[in-house]
Formats: sequence, C-alpha cells, structure tokens
Amino acid sequence: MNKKTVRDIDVKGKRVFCRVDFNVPMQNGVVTDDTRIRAALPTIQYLMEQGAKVILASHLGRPKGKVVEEMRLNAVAERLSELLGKRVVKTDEAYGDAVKAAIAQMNEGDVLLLENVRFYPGEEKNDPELAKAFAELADVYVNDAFGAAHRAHASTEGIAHHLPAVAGFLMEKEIEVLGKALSNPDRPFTAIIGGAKVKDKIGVIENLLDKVDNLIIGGGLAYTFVKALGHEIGKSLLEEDKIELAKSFMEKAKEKGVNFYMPVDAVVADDFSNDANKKVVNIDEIPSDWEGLDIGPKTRELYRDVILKSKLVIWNGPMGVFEMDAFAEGTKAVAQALADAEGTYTVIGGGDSAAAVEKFELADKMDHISTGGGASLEFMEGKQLPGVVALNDK
Ligand SMILES: Nc1ncnc2c1ncn2[C@@H]1O[C@H](COP(=O)(O)OP(=O)(O)O)[C@@H](O)[C@H]1O
Ligand SMILES: O=C(OP(=O)(O)O)[C@H](O)COP(=O)(O)O
Repeated sequence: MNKKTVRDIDVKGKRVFCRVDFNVPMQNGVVTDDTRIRAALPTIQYLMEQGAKVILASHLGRPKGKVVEEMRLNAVAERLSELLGKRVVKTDEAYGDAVKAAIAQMNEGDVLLLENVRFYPGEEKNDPELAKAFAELADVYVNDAFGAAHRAHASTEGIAHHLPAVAGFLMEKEIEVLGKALSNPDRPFTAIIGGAKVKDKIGVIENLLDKVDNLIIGGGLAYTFVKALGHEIGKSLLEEDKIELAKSFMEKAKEKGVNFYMPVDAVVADDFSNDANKKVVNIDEIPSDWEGLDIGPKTRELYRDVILKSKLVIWNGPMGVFEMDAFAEGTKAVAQALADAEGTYTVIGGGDSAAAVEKFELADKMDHISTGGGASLEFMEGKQLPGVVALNDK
C-alpha cells in the first residue's frame, strides 16, 4: 500500500482522531457481534502503547443526521472497555466544547469514544465545516474504518484534508490482501460470486473477468444466467433486463479463457419458506411453478473441485437462501470446501458470506475475512475508496 500508516508517524503525547467501523449488530442495548470491535484492537492498542490520546469515532446504523437513542455508542464503549481491560470514556456528542473539555482531561494512553458521527447531517454530506470541527479535536488522523472506506464522509474523508492522515493496521491489511489478489494473484485464481441480484454484482464480475482463471456463479443471480442460456427457471429470481448482460459476460469469459462455472442442478421449492416442499432437479428442468433456492449436490461437488485446485479464492455472496436451513447446504458446502482447501489462500468478502462462515463455525479456517461488505465489493470492482485516497502518500 502506498499510503502512510501509524508506523510512519510519531504519536507520543498527541491527540489522535481514529476513525473505526464500530457499526456492529445490537439487540436490546447489547452488542451481539463484536468482530468489528476486535478487528480494530491492534491499532487502538498500538496507539495506546505509543502514548497517544486515542479519540475514537464511528457511525452506527443509518440515523440520517438525527439523534436516535438506540444508535448511541454507549454499549460499544462498554464492550470496548472490556476488551481493552481499561475504561473507555464515552462522550454524548462527537465535537464541540464538551468534547474538547473531555479530551483535555485525557492522559497518554487513554481512550475516548465519541458519539455516533451520523447523528449530524454534515457527516454523510461530507460538510467541510463538520470535517474542520472534527479536526480541531486532534493533532493526527488515523483511518482504520475499512468497512466505511467507500464512503466520502466528514469523518472518513473530509477530516483527512486538515490533519496528517494515515492508515491503521486493519485498513492496511484489508487493502494489502484484496490489493494483492487483484494485482498479483497466485494462480489458479478463482472468484465465487453469489447473492441475490446481478445488478449489485455487475461491476465486480466485469472487473474480475479480466483477472481470474475461474469464475463461479451461484445464488439467486445465477438464474438470470441460466435463463440467458435459454432454460426455463420457473419462479426463480430473474432480472429480465440483465439477460443480455449475462450473455455478454459468458461470451467475454470465453474470449478471455476464463472458465465460467454455473449451477448444473438446483434445489427447488414450491414456496419461499423453510418448510416448503423441495426437490433436486437438473438446471434445465426447473418446473414452471417452483423456484431455485440453492445449488444442488452435483453443483456443490463441481464447485468444491474447482476450489480445491485453486491457489487463491475470493468469495462474495451466498449460494442459496442460507438463512433458511433447508436451503443452506450449498453455501455450507462452499464454505466447507474453502475450509478444507490446503495451500489455498481464502478471502471472504464481508456481508452475507462472512455471516455464513460465522454461522457454519468455519471462520477460523479462512485466511482473511473482510470487515467490509460494500467496501470490499467496491474495491473488487476496481474502484478507488475515498477513505483511502484521502490518506497521505508514503
Ligand atoms: N436462489 C436464491 N433466491 C433468492 N434469494 C437468494 C438466493 N440465493 C441467495 N439469496 C439471497 O441473497 C441474499 C444475499 O445477497 P447479497 O446481499 O447480494 O449478498 P452479499 O451480502 O454477500 O453481497 C441472501 O439474503 C440470500 O438469502
Ligand atoms: O456495515 C457497513 O457496510 P456493509 O454491511 O456493506 O459491510 C459499513 O459500516 C458501512 O455502513 P453503510 O453502508 O451504512 O455506509
């Protein structure tokens, strides 16, 4: 990565505004998954050890510029205090005089968490005044919020124009792993793209077709490709306006010598529910009033073989409706193949694929699980992430 990191600057005694992504799931005021908090610990602990005054900032949810009580960061501060074994001070605002006063009380190695930055309308508008108000709190800016790096907001982008601005360790690792995959991959390099909609994955398929040896398609979006081959897909998900695009992707794959893998069979159901009637059919035999909700057993075998023969695999998007146990087998089989693949570097794009490997308790078998769904998708589309671009070059 050609951006400066926390290693490149001296932070002793300095006030460090560190943007993290603590956008974590919560229920009844308790953090239910602290993965993103734990992922930021190396940077926070490093800053503490170096004698910085660590001022953390994050968004939570989408409060749309207003205070939403359930989206306060108090529970996050509590969980962070437990993980650090040190009390984290939490302010009720994210800038202004009260916050400045709290910061003035900090000693070297102390940690303070600001209130949800999205309580202010200027955050998502990247309002220069708000960026300045954040910058006034600190001497240095560190961005460790990979999950929000695709957002050009006041605390992820604007502030970087007012202070020395560097990446944290999580940001560095995410960019290096994904960056290496796209620029200098070990081969065979396989991408597995699933999920609901072709529309959401156009950019990533387009970009990856120039880079991969194998492209595996699954999930709801696969049915538009099946339709493009001329097969009936019953009530399966279809994006009529993307059929031509699906055809062009298959043609492009052929031209480029990319092996394009599609489901050869499917688990179809007579209703979109966990206890629907279901059966396995060949992909060209989907009955007219049934819908494909998972890849079938032959497809699972086929995909497993490709995965086991790869040196690098990137996975984004489930193979079926994995939230329902009846249609989780395909996604589980792919996760299991990744877990079993020895000598294969496995990268899980965030979002539902990360949720799936957690659900199947295979997370510790993966080499890298991205903390950003949208961010890793945009990165894989070949887009520049504003939160990274704004940091100081090496
Ligand atoms: N065959 C299918 N039919 C309908 N929905 C599906 C199918 N396969 C997967 N899905 C749904 O797609 C959703 C995930 O899609 P998406 O948001 O695009 O993935 P990601 O978050 O990994 O980018 C899941 O909720 C899953 O249930
Ligand atoms: O959870 C996030 O996105 P993700 O679910 O795509 O990983 C990030 O915190 C970004 O949140 P946002 O999509 O509300 O900007």
